[in-house]
Amino acid sequence: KEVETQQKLANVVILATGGTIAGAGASAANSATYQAAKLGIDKLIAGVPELASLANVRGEQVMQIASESITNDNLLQLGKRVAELADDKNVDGIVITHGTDTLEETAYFLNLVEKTGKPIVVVGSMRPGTAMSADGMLNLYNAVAVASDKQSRGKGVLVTMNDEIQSGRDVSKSVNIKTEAFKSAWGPMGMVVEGKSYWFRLPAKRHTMDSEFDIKKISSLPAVDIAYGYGNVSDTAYKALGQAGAKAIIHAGTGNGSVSSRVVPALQELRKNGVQIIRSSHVNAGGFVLRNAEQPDDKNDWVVAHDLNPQKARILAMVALTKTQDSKELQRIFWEY
Ligand SMILES: NC(=O)C[C@H](N)C(=O)O
Repeated sequence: KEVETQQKLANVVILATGGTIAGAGASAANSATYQAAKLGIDKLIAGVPELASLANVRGEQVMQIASESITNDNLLQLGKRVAELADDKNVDGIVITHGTDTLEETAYFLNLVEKTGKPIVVVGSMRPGTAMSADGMLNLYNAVAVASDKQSRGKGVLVTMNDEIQSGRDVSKSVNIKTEAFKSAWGPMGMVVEGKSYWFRLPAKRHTMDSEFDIKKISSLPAVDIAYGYGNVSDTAYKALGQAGAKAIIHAGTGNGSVSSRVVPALQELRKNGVQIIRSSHVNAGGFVLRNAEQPDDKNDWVVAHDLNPQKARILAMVALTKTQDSKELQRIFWEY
């Protein structure tokens, strides 16, 4: 009978990358002061024995880092391993444990480049497992529940934090001290409660199976960097990034991706020299940057990131630039993904 249930359970692989979900503090009172990326995947899985009732789970330690230190090479390494597992007929779903600082970037990257309908769920925690009311165990339980559920197929890369199922494209870390840290301007896609998923909406943007990008065809990512807009800003950072070889610069603009008159000439010059200029917004609750609003993008040959925040715009620009250097193509891609 036990063998029978085991056979019916989905096979889920957990790829561990580090983060607070693998973190440890000196005492149970240390919910904010701790070291990330301390515990190995076997210990994480052993800490949630209830996973065994959801799926046949096995773990792989892909890296062990705090996510603020993730590099493009780390993204490629993880992405390629996810693709290999997705191609394996014995794997039904993939969970990735990840630090929360750049979780939204990794989730969006995978959403763009993994050609699979199998569930891919990225998960982290805000408190280390050693803290009182640690959130990692339940977040991981929920991630495995969602990854083993057939209903999760074809919905793009998902994020399970705080009982919510979020789209990896839309979700962003919005506060750094609460367990209710991950928000999307367009709302969660569903809820996961006691191991069961409840869905409310689907993503409208192209992703995974429907994407024109494929991790198997990407061997490196171009340099794309971000510069921040604020009062009294100078063009120093923008020029330095251009000189350092950036292929695109994401302007993390004020309000509607607006650009200071002190910066505009430098950006026009950079564009003439071949650097793509992409206007996004750093407003907290989600930007909405439109072409030719605030700046004459047609005249300047600049691109707008629409609702993508600067760090997500960087991910899409890198992936898009592996295929095209044309600013109109780039803008099409920014509307579609
Ligand atoms: N909550 C966390 O996971 C934060 C940590 N700095 C990380 O991103 O790895």
